[in-house]
Order: sequence, then structure tokens, then C-alpha cells
Amino acid sequence: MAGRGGLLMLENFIGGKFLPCSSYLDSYDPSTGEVYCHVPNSGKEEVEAAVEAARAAFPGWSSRSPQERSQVLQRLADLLEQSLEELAQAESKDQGERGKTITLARTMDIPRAVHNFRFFASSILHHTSECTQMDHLGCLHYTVRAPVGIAALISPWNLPLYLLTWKIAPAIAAGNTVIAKPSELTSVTAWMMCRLLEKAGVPPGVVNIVFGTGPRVGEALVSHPEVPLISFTGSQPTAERIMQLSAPHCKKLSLELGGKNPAVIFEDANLAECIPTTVRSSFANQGEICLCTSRIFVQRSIYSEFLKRFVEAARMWKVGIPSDPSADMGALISKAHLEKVRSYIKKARMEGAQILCGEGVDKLNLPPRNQAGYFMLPTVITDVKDESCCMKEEIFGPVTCVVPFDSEEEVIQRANNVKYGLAATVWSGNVGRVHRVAKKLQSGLVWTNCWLIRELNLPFGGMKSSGVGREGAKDSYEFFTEVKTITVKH
Ligand SMILES: NC(=O)C1=CN([C@@H]2O[C@H](COP(=O)(O)OP(=O)(O)OC[C@H]3O[C@@H](n4cnc5c(N)ncnc54)[C@H](O)[C@@H]3O)[C@@H](O)[C@H]2O)C=CC1
Ligand SMILES: N/C(=C\C=C\C(=O)O)C(=O)O
Repeated sequence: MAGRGGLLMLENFIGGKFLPCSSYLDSYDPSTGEVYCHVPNSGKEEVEAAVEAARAAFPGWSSRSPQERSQVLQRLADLLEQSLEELAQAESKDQGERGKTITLARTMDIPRAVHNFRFFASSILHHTSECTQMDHLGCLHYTVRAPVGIAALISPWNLPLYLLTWKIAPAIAAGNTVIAKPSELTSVTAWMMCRLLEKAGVPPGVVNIVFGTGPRVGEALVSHPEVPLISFTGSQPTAERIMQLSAPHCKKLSLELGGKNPAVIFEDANLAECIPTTVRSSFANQGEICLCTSRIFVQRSIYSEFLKRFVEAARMWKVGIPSDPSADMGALISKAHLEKVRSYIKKARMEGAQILCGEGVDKLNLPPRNQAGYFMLPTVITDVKDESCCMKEEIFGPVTCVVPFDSEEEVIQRANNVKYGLAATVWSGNVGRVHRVAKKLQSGLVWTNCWLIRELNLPFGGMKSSGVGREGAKDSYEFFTEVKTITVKH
């Protein structure tokens, strides 16, 4: 709806109704310094109302058959798909001159949000339970599953509707009711989705969305005693806080956190495929995807050739205003984030590393209106030590390091030498080596000779500091349900 000064003013969605909030946050377009929209600054009171609505909706929704719930999800997917262009425009605009390109929103974010609902609408129809027999004792054992209750779903700003629906779809498909909290920086598409829920047949209270900041509404939500499970995607410090707050209640947690993802490129790799894909895996969405590559290990015999071709390709990766359909990359999410990303380049220089292209080397070419925006060129660092913070910490920006290696054993050890373990890529024409290396990498996901081909049936998530738990068809179903083992003596 239109609010103060004709600007968009979002409202919370609780119990099937849009409700105003007593206070609002201004959301700025940082390229102009102008307020772009107002976002509810919700707190305990709004969480309380959402819990009440979710509690009231739970008995009805959880007792519907999977088939009935599936039909609702399918209708929602259809409605989102019909609004694809409008949602893509909003997703790109919500990150404003600061972020997501319209092309990525059109081809990845919104189609994937649609697919999330379609996928879980289908997968919920195919689960089976376990049964074992102990004939010598005259016993039969079997399991039953039931939805857990009210799920808290907290998502970040980098893939707003994509990641929020990755949580909402499996949670409600399994019969839970949910309270979702999108990032305060990118709330518009979640609000737009609420306008479609009633038409899709989602009963009031099944999906509630409260907007606002992490410390205020996020903490009220995760520490609420009637919210027994939390699915969170975001940073490690926030995950630690959520673990602390939920510990007294022994809540079920699924935490999807950061990465410091290696690409391991052997001398027999098909460079014609590897180079463009590794440019994309390093710089897609401004490098603001937890799965982005940020350490590229290249076998020494092809190192010089790779570096030359990779830098050429990175220079072709077009930085432009997000509304330009030919732009490969927009701008970073905020001034603070841009400064943080730039600080890594500064540290790399001080350590004696070389910046081969991008920040401080090449010039941005932007229209005058966008010169103050948070844009940065794809940046390639080399001559950097494995101990450097650029090789250890998640930068979450368009920065990637390229270093040589000699042997398979060495590169496995170096690739594993970080606290994270989310996603890796391996490039080689040798099938045996691909399997061997993939198995030894400490990483929840390994893409070989490709990147970000998603199979939603299979587990998604990280090891080590990259998270706790997995989501995907079976894993999400297990997370969003409680299992019970029943023994029958006959
Ligand atoms: N999956 C990933 O790997 C992601 C990693 N990041 C990393 O995190 C850094 C910071 O990004 P942020 O958006 O600030 O991440 P964040 O972890 O602060 O925010 C993610 C979500 O958690 C909420 N939140 C924040 N504090 C909370 C609290 N105390 N209790 C409950 N909810 C809370 C936020 O409002 C947002 O909805 C990025 O620079 C990047 O390095 C960010 C987004 C995704
Ligand atoms: N969680 C993130 C990406 C997930 C992608 C996917 O499920 O395909 C992230 O960037 O935070």
C-alpha cells in the first residue's frame, strides 16, 4: 500500500490480515540517499499476535491430507508464476541501485521461488514411513511422523524470495504453521506474496509474516516458548545468537551459514567450460551467494594460461545498473558491506598480494546518477598466502583469489584448511579423480565440472562452521516433522 509521501508502506501479515505496525523503519536507496519504502519495525507484540494466529490455524491445517495441502501449494506456485515479472521487478528494485540485476531476478530468483512451492507440493505426496519386524518376540515396529507446530523462518537479503520460500514451502507442506521474518533490507517480495495467499487457499494463520530487524523481532521470535523449531539462513554470529536464545527451550534448529568455497581446477579440465562457469560462480549476484567460489586452486602446469584467460573473462563480466538487462552484476547491498569488502582488498595489498583486475585497478563505467552507488568491479587477487584473511574469511562480495597447486593430496589439504565446509567445485576430465577428490573435500556440496545445478531432492547444507542440518525433500520433511516409533506386540 502507499504510505507517507506516496512511498510503499509494508504491513505485517498476521492471521490472514495485513496489519499496520506502531513503528516503521525507513528503507533507503543508497545510491540517492532517498527513502524508498517503509518497513514495519515489529517487536514482541507482533510476534505474540503471530503466535496466536499460527496456534489457532495449526489444528485445521495439520489435519488436512498431504493431497489437500499440496493443491494449495500448487495454486500458490501458479499465482507466483503469473506475477513473475512484477515480482522480478520488485526483487531487483528492492535491492535498488545497490543490487540484484533484473536478469538474475527474472531467470533465477523468482522462477526458483515458484519451483520451491511446486517441488514441495509434489514431494510431500511421496514420503513413506519405516517398519521393522521382530518375529521372535512377536513385535512389529513402525514410525509415524507429525508436523512439529509453529516454525520460525528467518532469511537473509541476498536471495530474498528464493530463500524464504525454500523454508515456507516444506514447512507448510508438512502441516506446520509458520512465522516468517525476511531481511529488513529486502522485504517487499515477501509482502507481495502475502497478497496471493488467500487466493491460493492458504487458510488465515498458516503463513504469518512479521517484518523488522533481527535484534527486535527476530529475537522475540526465536526465543518464544511456543515456537519449537527455527530454520535460519544468514551469518554465523547471528546463528550463534539464535543457538543461545533457543537453548533453554531445546528447539530444533536448521542453520545454513557462510562458506569459503574452493574451486579445484586440474590440468585436464575443459577450460572452455571451466572459465566462464568459474567467473559466474565467483561473481554471480555480486558474489553475494553463500555458494560462490572465493578460492580458486589451479594446477601449476596450466596456472599462467588459466589466470590470463580468467582475468580476461572477469573483465568482460559487465557491471551495470540493475535494471539494465545486459548487466551481469549490479551493486553491493549496502555502503557498510561495500566498505567491508574493500577492506579485504586493502589488507591483501598490504600483505603483498597482487590485484590483477577490478577494485583499484580498472575503472567503473556507470551513468552519473549511479556514481555514488555501491558498485564494485569483479576483483581477482593472486600471490596470496593460504593464511591470509582473504583466503580464510567469507568476504561475500565480487572478490576471488587464484593460487597454484602441485598435487592432488596437497590441494585437498589446502582446500579443507578453513573453518567452513559449504560448497566446492572440482574441474577435471578424469572421472576417477573427480570422485576421489569430491569424496575427500570437507564440503556439504561438491559440484564437479559445473556449479549451482540444484537437485532439490537431495540434502543441501554445510559442514563445520557452514551450518547445522540439511534441507531438501527428505531432509526438510524430517526437520519439519517429529518422528515417533511405535511397537506393536501381537
Ligand atoms: N547464507 C549465507 O551464507 C549468508 C551469509 N551472510 C553473511 O552475513 C553477513 C551479514 O549479513 P546480514 O544480512 O547482516 O546477516 P544476518 O545473519 O545478520 O541476517 C540474516 C537474517 O537474520 C536476522 N537476524 C539478525 N540478527 C538476528 C537475531 N539476533 N535474532 C534473530 N534474527 C536475526 C536478520 O534480520 C536477517 O533476516 C554478510 O556480509 C555475509 O557475510 C549474509 C547472508 C546470507
Ligand atoms: N543459502 C544460500 C543459497 C542457497 C541456494 C539454493 O538453495 O539453491 C545463500 O546464498 O545464502
